[in-house]
This record gives sequence, C-alpha cells and structure tokens, in this order.
Amino acid sequence: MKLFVYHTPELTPTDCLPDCAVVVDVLRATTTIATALNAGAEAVQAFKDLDELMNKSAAWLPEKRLRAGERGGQKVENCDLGNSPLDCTPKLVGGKRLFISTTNGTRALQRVEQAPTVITAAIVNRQAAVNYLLKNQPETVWIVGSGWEGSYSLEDTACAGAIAMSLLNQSSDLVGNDEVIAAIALYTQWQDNLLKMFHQCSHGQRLLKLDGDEDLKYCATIDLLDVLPIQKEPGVFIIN
Ligand SMILES: O=C(O)[C@H](CS(=O)(=O)O)OP(=O)(O)O
Ligand SMILES: [Mg+2]
Repeated sequence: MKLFVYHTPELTPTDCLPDCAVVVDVLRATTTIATALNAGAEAVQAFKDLDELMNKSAAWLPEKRLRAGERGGQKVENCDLGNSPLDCTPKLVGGKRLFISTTNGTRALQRVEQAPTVITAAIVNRQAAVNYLLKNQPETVWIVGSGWEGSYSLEDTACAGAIAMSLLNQSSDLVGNDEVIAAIALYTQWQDNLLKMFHQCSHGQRLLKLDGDEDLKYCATIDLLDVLPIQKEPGVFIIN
C-alpha cells in the first residue's frame, strides 16, 4: 500500500486521484457523518454549496429529510441542524437522509469525490477505517485532512496519524510520504490526551467559544463507533 497524508484538500495533487480517499474532519463533519449513519440515517449527502443543498433536498419529502448547514461553527438559518454530532440521535435522524454542508469537511469531500472509493474517518470511527483499508488493500490511499479554510488543522492530521500508525503496525509493505511520518509523530505525542489537544488547537478553541465542550469530548473518543461511511455515488454516503 502507498499511503499519502495531505493536511488539507488544497495540498492534494490536481492531476491524479488515489484508489481510495479517506476524508477526515474530526471537528466535526466526519464525526457527524459517522454518528448520523450509526444512528440510522438512510444516507448522508454532502454539499459544498448551501444553495445546492437546499435545491436538491427540496425534492425529498420533508419527513424523510434533514438539512444540516453550518458556517463558522454556527447553524445556518433555515436548516434543521448545525454540525453537532450530538444532535444526531436515532429519534431525530432514523430513516432520514441528512443533507449536510459545513465550512471545511464537505469541501474536502468534494475534492476527492471522483476517486473510485471514498470513505470518511474521524477519531470516533478510526478502527473501522483501518479495518477497511487492511481488508481491501487499495494500492494507493490518500488520507485528506479538511483543515480550516485552506489552512492546517492539528486534529485532522492527528487522526491521519492514528490511522497511519495502526496501518504501519499491521502492514509490512507500506510506503508513504513525509507527512505520514509527521502525522504519526503528532498522534504519538497526543494519543493519551486527545481532548487536551482539542482544547488547545484553534478549531477546538473556536468551538469552545460556542459552548462546544461536549462536542469536543465526544469527537475525542477513540473507536467509539463501529461504522464506516462509504460513498455510493458522488457526495452520498451510506454504511459500508
Ligand atoms: O462545525 C465545525 O466544527 C466546523 C466549523 S469551523 O471550522 O469551526 O468554523 O466545520 P467543519 O467543516 O466540520 O470543519
Ligand atoms: Mg473541521
């Protein structure tokens, strides 16, 4: 397996795609996607653009859809939800399609949506992503952090490191870019206290100002969910 970590979607090569892309947005889009599917959502459909989300979701019966829109950490007007995974309870999302647009994560998803396989990962479903990669052995894998508005974010690279470290421990033929080594070093430093890291990083600090303490705790819980979101058509994720 050839493994490449990219800290942001903007840093990915523009002239090729991997066999499998793993999109990571720990705070909070890919945590929310995993949580919604685990809670029984029929599917999660991601949009970079909010107007497109509104138009596409309008074709669905209101009782079969939920609109989750977030910009700058806050819920978008006229949406049912923002981007908190804690809102995705079985009662609310069960049997419905979640139409979602967030500041960073859905942009990263769109960047790689033409790859043959796209999965999403976060700290909460790290092991499920590792298991998928070990079982299916795609030849080239990109782990793409969502970052923040084009710049680096610590928590996405730490999650990439958590996935890469586990793969490295279990594969003899793994080669990767320098970012893989850096991501593993970062995760190794914080693995016993991810929540402390989330309290220090800029993204975590922004969410704390918006009363996001409980979200941070949840997003820092490793291997909580045995669920792997996989893209079945561009932008639409179901449980693998
Ligand atoms: O809702 C989030 O946590 C972020 C918003 S911001 O980066 O805090 O402004 O969106 P995401 O797309 O999940 O990074
Ligand atoms: Mg984020």
